[in-house]
Amino acid sequence: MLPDWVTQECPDASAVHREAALARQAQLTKPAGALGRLEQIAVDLAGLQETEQPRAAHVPIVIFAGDHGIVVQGVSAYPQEVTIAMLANFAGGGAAISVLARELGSSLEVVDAGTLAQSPLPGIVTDKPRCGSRDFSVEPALTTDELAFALDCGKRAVLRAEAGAPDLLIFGEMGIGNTTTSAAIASALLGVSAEEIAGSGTGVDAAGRARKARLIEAALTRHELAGASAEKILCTVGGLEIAAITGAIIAAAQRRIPVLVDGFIVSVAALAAVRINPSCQPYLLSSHQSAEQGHRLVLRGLNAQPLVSLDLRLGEGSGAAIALPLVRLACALHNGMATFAQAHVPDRPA
Ligand SMILES: Cc1cc2ncn([C@H]3O[C@H](COP(=O)(O)O)[C@@H](O)[C@H]3O)c2cc1C
Ligand SMILES: O=C(O)c1cccnc1
Repeated sequence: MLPDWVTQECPDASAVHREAALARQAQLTKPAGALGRLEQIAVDLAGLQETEQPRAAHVPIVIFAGDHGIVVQGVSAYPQEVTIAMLANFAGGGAAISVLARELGSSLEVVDAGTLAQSPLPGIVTDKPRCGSRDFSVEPALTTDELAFALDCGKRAVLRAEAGAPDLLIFGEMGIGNTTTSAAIASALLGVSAEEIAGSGTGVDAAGRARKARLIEAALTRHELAGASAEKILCTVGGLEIAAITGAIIAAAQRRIPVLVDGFIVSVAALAAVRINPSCQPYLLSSHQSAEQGHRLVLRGLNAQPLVSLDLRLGEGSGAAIALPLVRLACALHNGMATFAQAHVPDRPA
């Protein structure tokens, strides 16, 4: 059973603040609509944050890590040990996301939501029901209790972050093998063949990618996942860090905190979140389109238009971090530009 809280409604955006933001955009000294999607972002944030001054200043980053039983089938270009080694790299400040977090002035919390580490790692929050998921090509990856634990783990991280009054949240992931897990979840949720979704992840070749797709197809058939619920799909072919992100997204939206969504893996967690609780969808802002093959279809399933497309294929929340300055600039323009009246610039005749 899913924890009760996950299906509780997220609050609607404030129509009053949205309308006020739209009206302000119409008065700023630029041709109407000339700032394109940046205008939309500011208006959406004003409604979601219930404010006249949308903000993206304070944006904590939380990375969830997990290991995946499916890696024994040879689905990643890198060894499984990388997952735990990268946790030390995050904590030590040497990972891509560590650099980005410093540049952005964001805090970086790393949560071991289910790696193979047998004891707590320094500088890492340990919050896991087991070490790694099971190999979904032979058995369900998680039990319903383990899934519930992981969803709660995501909520606990949001509660910690909420104490600092964040404007937005960024979630990232680390877990060797998790592009296979994510492709399996996406394929089942979207009803699209694994051949269309499975990508090369950390860099497997064409034969490796075809092998990933075959493994996924076989597992979806074996576990009878066609048309199954998001809960069953997450249990059967899911992963602990992915489920934690699903829980974190729902918990953030329930607290009126918008989420800047990273690449393929976080988008798949977001798709599961929307299937479990559709009212969280307005809180999702898609940052980038990953080079991972299936991301385009997942974005379409989310009805999301990413801000940038830079051929990134890293994960860790890096794409969301890289797009954050655009969101900040959208807010700065909305809040700081003069109106036609203030600047004595003639507006377009009515
Ligand atoms: C050194 C290193 C750092 C990473 N940081 C994120 N990922 C990314 O790659 C992994 C998914 O790809 P696959 O499914 O092919 O294993 C995840 O850990 C993801 O976060 C990394 C991968 C590596 C090797
Ligand atoms: O887009 C992503 O999230 C991604 C792609 C490849 C490898 N790791 C993460």
